[in-house]
Amino acid sequence: MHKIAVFLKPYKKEVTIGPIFKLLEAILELLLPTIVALIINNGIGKQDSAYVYRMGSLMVLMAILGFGCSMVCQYYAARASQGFGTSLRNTMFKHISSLSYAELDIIGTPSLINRITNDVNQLQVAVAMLIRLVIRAPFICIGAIIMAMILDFRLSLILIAATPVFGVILYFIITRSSPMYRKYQGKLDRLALVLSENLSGIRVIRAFAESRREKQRFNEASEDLTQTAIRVGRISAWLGPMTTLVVNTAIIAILWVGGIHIEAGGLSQGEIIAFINYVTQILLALIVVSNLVILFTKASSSANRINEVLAMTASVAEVPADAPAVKRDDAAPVISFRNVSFGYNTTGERALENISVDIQRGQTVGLIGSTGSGKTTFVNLIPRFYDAVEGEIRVEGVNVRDYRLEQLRSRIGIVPQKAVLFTGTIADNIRWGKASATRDEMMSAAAVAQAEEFITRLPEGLDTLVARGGHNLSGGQKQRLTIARAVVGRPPILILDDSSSALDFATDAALRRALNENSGEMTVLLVSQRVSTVKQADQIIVFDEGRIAGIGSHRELLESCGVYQEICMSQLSSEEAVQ
Ligand SMILES: Nc1ncnc2c1ncn2[C@@H]1O[C@H](COP(=O)(O)OP(=O)(O)OP(=O)(O)O)[C@@H](O)[C@H]1O
Repeated sequence: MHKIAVFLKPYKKEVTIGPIFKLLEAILELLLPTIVALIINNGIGKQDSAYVYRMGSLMVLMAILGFGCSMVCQYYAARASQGFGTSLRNTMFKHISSLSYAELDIIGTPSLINRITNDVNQLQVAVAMLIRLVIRAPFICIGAIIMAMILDFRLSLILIAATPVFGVILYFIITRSSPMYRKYQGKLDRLALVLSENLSGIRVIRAFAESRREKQRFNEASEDLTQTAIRVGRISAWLGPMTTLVVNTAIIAILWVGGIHIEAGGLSQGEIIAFINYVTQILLALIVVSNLVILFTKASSSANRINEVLAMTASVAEVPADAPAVKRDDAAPVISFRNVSFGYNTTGERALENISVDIQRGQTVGLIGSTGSGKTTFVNLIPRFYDAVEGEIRVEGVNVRDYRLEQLRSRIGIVPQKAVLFTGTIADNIRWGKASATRDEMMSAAAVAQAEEFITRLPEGLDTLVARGGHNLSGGQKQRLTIARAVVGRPPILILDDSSSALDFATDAALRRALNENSGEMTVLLVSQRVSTVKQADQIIVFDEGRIAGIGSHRELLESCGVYQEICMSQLSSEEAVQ
């Protein structure tokens, strides 16, 4: 919790002034039963109506003052809690953006969304309650006990005796509900995961007529969450009735003993009514305390989940700001892997094992291999989306770990397997690759990516709006735009990770021809499962179960590499293979 408390630092004024006004309100509230006692004893008892009016007016004034104090506190509580929530959310967002893929893989997107929304909201409410009620409720309890002691010490012993009973109930409920809240939040994450998979994959689900199964999966996750909520609710629900039971038992005892006192002449009627009022105040305050306990138990579990995110450090570390500028070596291979091995944290298995390869400037290199053989993992290590576990990777002669991340990534244009577009116009999307790109530059990038024709056919051309997730474009059109986006900045290294899978063979061939003609000094890495895509490359790297099974031209590999021969045989006729 204390790490998160720093976000309250800018709101010291609000956190101090708010409770002070709430205390003023509480003091006024505590005086009311005594005034009522005075009215009963001196006003009603002695038939002095002037006294009743005077004291009644005083009570109204005190109520108005109390209301004013409460409003001031409410204002400060809202300012502090909203400000706290906003800066916590912003910090989390900035921190999450700085994390590497490895950390994001561990927590997962649905859980991160829950933590940045639900959990922060939970803490926001806790901060507001902290200011409004955390001091007030115990103050009212203790204050009411003291006032009751002043009225009649012996009667107040009944109240003091009830305190440890309440303490035991509180302890029992906190220790049992706290671990359940953590479970509850885990299940909320699970529900969010199922929901996000369903919403993003809704077309696939319908296409496979799997709606019923998915509904069942959602219902199961929802039912699981409900059961946990009911279990935790069942425990917390004891708190209110048990508190009421303890306090009401105390009231009965007070009436019993108080009655004997009145008969004996030791206590006036006004005093016994004031006493009961104080006990009622204690009861209400204790119910507030019980609710606060539940709220803070939830908030502490949310705080742990937020701290978990904030405590994560990016495994792909940025170089220190004062590190010397890197000196690229034009004569060195543009990409060089030396004995590189890598495994994903989540699986513990090696996805790449002892990879060594040099790629020369201006080359077009094909990367081929069966699914899961490590091609994407290989290209993801070049812009440092992940860091190699062993070995060294150099880009233009410099170890990738010595570059500033932004500088390294500005040398590389990458087209990921899954075409991701953002809401905005087509031009906005292409400009992600070069913010200052002119319309001509965008159109020539589109021409290379074979997107020019479909863009010019659109009524608004480059200014056509791309719907959320690019839903108003076909799979092939989306892929072509992501290629144009990567090409527009003319990066020295261009990586196309299976980026032509949604293109027909003719467009795929035209794309490769255009890349060839326009690439100049650009080094192009073509990841594909299609032999026809990589066949003409200067060099082909064949992956097999995380290892390199062969490197060479199509002809060389056909003669020397068994894995490549197998891939060719499965895709090409024997004539095509030797062409
Ligand atoms: N984020 C990840 N977390 C854990 N394991 C992963 C992750 N991404 C890939 N893997 C695993 O690493 C291995 C290599 O995967 P990779 O994506 O590099 O294969 P690929 O050759 O590109 O396959 P494809 O052609 O199907 O894209 C596979 O066993 C895969 O299951």
